[in-house]
Amino acid sequence: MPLKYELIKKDKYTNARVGVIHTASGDIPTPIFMPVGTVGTVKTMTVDDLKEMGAKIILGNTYHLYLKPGMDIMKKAGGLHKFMNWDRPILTDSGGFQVFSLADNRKISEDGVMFRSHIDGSKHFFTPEKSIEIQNDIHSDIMMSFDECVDANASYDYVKNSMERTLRWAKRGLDYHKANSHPDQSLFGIVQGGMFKDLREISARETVAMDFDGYSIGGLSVGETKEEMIDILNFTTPLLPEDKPRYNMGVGTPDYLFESFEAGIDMADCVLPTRIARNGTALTSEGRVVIKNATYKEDFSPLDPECDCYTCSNYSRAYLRHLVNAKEILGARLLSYHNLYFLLKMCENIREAIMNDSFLDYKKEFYEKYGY
Ligand SMILES: Nc1cc(N)c2c(=O)[nH][nH]c(=O)c2c1
Repeated sequence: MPLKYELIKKDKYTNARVGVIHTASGDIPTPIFMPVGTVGTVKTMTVDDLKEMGAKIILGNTYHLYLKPGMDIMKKAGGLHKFMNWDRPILTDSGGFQVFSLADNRKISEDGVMFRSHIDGSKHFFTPEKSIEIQNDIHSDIMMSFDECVDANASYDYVKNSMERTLRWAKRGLDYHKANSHPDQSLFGIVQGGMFKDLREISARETVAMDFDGYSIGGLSVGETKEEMIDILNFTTPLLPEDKPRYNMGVGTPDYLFESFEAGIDMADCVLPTRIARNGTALTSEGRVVIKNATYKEDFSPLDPECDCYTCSNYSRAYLRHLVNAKEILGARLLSYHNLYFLLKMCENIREAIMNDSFLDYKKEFYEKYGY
């Protein structure tokens, strides 16, 4: 059976809500942050690390997995769960986002997108059907429709034409999914429309009419201002059905997560926590800490005094600074673990706050301490 969304409780004062997404690979409490495991690994984390920190679902990138290790290996491994030894839910993107943002020599047509691999320049062609076929080979629990994500400054005419093509692609992908996917696999439609509310309304209405298992809001966190993101998010989210999961793509800073969940979003993902960790930056209850700063040279206190994660329970800021400055892999690993734990724990606290009708109180307390 495809996923089922169970609404547990709506916050009394906002559109935030607590729910559970029931999938064949396990249950996902929402609101939830989803760590990104681009090529079958959440960088530097073992699957035991991910379970220990409370990760309930991770992402795989279709474009990257298609190029490496490739679908021949993926199929022989029996899918990504077996390949990476992860027995919880996996969500995959459609590959469209990376094709448009990473590949070279892209040529878009009604049928799909021709592109050259960013790895070796080899030529490939993705269609809505091909995207679902690859996500099937990955054994994705939650798949995304093939879409075009336009940047925040695209013209009205370009966004309109792109959104209309994304709707046609969504129907093609849905038809292929119904005819070829395993019954346990679910497919989300993606709402586009750029910064234009009339186009967002058309995209949402037409996408919902196709009756997907869940709905993503695409085309945000692509260069628009925070005010624009929040405005489009708060306009679009209520257009989506209450009885299906809602996913805001590419969102990962604490404030963007709070704003997303306050709007009624259930799921979010971003490479941010592991990416900034590799550059020596930590998310803490007192705001960002750039650990390589000389400030921390003789600071033998925990990274985050309010965090009980493995990193904060066993190592000091001075030691983490030393590792990062010495370019030791352990530095990236310990900071990645903490950043992911921090966001997952924040989501757990948000779920608890919604259950107590104190979401806004928690948001205010978090923002004041974090320094927003
Ligand atoms: N910020 C975003 C991040 C993403 N991974 C995506 C995506 O995968 N598809 N479509 C999107 O619009 C999109 C936006």
